[in-house]
Amino acid sequence: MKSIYLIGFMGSGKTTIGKALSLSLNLPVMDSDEEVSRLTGKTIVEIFEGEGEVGFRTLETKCLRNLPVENFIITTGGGIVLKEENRQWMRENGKVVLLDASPEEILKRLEGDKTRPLLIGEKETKVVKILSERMPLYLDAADVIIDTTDKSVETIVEELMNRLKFV
Ligand SMILES: Nc1ncnc2c1ncn2[C@@H]1O[C@H](COP(=O)(O)OP(=O)(O)OP(=O)(O)O)[C@@H](O)[C@H]1O
Ligand SMILES: O=C(O)C1=C[C@@H](O)[C@@H](O)[C@H](O)C1
Ligand SMILES: [Mg+2]
Repeated sequence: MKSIYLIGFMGSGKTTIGKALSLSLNLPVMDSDEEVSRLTGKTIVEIFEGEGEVGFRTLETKCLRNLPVENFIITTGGGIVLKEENRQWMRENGKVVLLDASPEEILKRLEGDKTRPLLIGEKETKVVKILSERMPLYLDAADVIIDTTDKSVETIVEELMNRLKFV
């Protein structure tokens, strides 16, 4: 079976849903952000501080290409879709699931979070702006779209498993 790639904005629940889906489908899960950290021995924040977003994106693409394309759940960083080559890689090698959420829900979920460098400062404005800029890219990559707003992890996983039968 082709790997399942979970994509979506920061806080859309990729890591959370990936872990739950992994238990339900009995498939292992790997996370592109964790792979970048493992490869470099640095946190995402440290990489952004040291090498900037450009440096991080180069590492992210390298890691994506090294993640298994079969029988895995791959959870991705929120900006993985920024590069056309990443979107193409996921479309060609797997089933791509977009976890969608309203800006209000994302802000609620990321309240107090300091681990997402792109959201430091005017969080509210940034979420709305970056989300609207990225939406066409998320849609371009996705085979399945799940709205996660006001839904429990269990409900999302159930919906996801049903929808995956048809792609
Ligand atoms: N369906 C949900 N309902 C309520 N809270 C949720 C839901 N899904 C995730 N969360 C919470 O939202 C926060 C962000 O979730 P998570 O880390 O899974 O997002 P992510 O998409 O992996 O973000 P990133 O792109 O930054 O890695 C966590 O605190 C998580 O517990
Ligand atoms: O949306 C983004 O651009 C990011 C999301 C996170 O998962 C990390 O990959 C990093 O903080 C950048
Ligand atoms: Mg994550």
